[in-house]
Amino acid sequence: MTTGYDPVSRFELTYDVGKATSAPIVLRWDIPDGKTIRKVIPPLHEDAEVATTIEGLVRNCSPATFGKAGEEVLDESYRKAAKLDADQFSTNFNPYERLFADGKSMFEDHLAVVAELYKLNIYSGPSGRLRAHVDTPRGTKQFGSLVICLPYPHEGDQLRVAHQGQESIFDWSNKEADSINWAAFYRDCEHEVLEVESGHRITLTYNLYVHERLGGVISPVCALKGVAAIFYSIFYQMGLDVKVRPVMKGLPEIDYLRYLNRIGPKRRKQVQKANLLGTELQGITLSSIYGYDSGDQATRDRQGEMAIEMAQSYRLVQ
Ligand SMILES: O=C(O)CCC(=O)C(=O)O
Ligand SMILES: [Fe+2]
Repeated sequence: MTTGYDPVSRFELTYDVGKATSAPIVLRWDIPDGKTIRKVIPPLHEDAEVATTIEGLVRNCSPATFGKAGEEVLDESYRKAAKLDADQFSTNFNPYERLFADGKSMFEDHLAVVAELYKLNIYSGPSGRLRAHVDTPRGTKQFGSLVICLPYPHEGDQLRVAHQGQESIFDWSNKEADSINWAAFYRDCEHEVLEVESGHRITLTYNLYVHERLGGVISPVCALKGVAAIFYSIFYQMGLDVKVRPVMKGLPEIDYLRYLNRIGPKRRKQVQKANLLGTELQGITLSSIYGYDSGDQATRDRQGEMAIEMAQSYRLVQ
C-alpha cells in the first residue's frame, strides 16, 4: 500500500478537482433498529457481497431534503437522493491527512481551514440528481464546500459547478471504482449533480470554514487584543458591522515589512495610506480578519489554494 498524491493544477476558477492515494476507507453507519453498525471498506467493487452491503446502506438512509426559504423541503423533482446526517455515520477518511503527511501548506499562515463533515449522500441510478442551487451558508466563516466521491461504480452523475459565467463539469463516472474524486468550491458557486444513470454515486460532503489558527502569527493590521478583541468578537457574532479606529504605531519593522511584501500592490497602497494610525473609522470585514472576500480574486485564489491543499484526495492502491 502506498500513499501520496498527484499535484493539482493551479486553482483558477472557484473549485478544483484531484485524485490521490490513500489507505482503505472504512465507513460505518447506524441502522434504524439502533443495534447494528455496518461497515464497508472500499474499493467498493461491484461484487455481490459489496453490492448487498451498499443496497443495505441505501435502505438505511433517508430521503434527502433541501433548504428552501429557511425550511427543509422534500421534492424528488429537485433532489432525488438518499442521505445520512453526520451523527448517523462515521468514517476514517480524513481530509487533513495529506497535510499532516507533508507538514506544510496552509498552516504557514495565520489562517486555517476547518472541514466539518456534513452528510453522506447517495444518488442512485436511474434518475438520482440534484438540481442547480447555491448552498445556504452556515455562518460567515463558511467559505465553501468539499465533496468527496467514494469509489463505487456508477455512470452519469456529473457535478456541474458555475461561477460568474464560467462553469466546469466534473465527471466521476467509473466502472473500476479504484479512486476517490473530489471537488472544492466557494459558497457562492452554483452547482448541480446531473442525472445518475446507473449504480450509486456515494459522496461525503464537508462544510469548509476559515479560522484563525491557534498560535498563528496574525497580520499587524488584523490585531485586536484585550477588551477590544472581546468587544469585537461579541459585535461580530451579533452580525454587526464593526468599525475600528486603528491607533497602533511603531509596529515591529520586520513583521510589518514582511506583511507589506506579502500583500498585493493595491492592498499595500491602502495599508500604507492608512498608516495604521487612524483618523477615520475603518470597517473590519471578513477579508481583513479571515482573508475571505468573494469579490477579491487574489484572496479567493489564496483561499482556494488552501482549500485545495486541504482537500487533496486519495486513490486506493491495491
Ligand atoms: O453530493 C454532491 O455532489 C453535492 C451535494 C450538494 O451540493 C449539497 O448537499 O448541497
Ligand atoms: Fe450543494
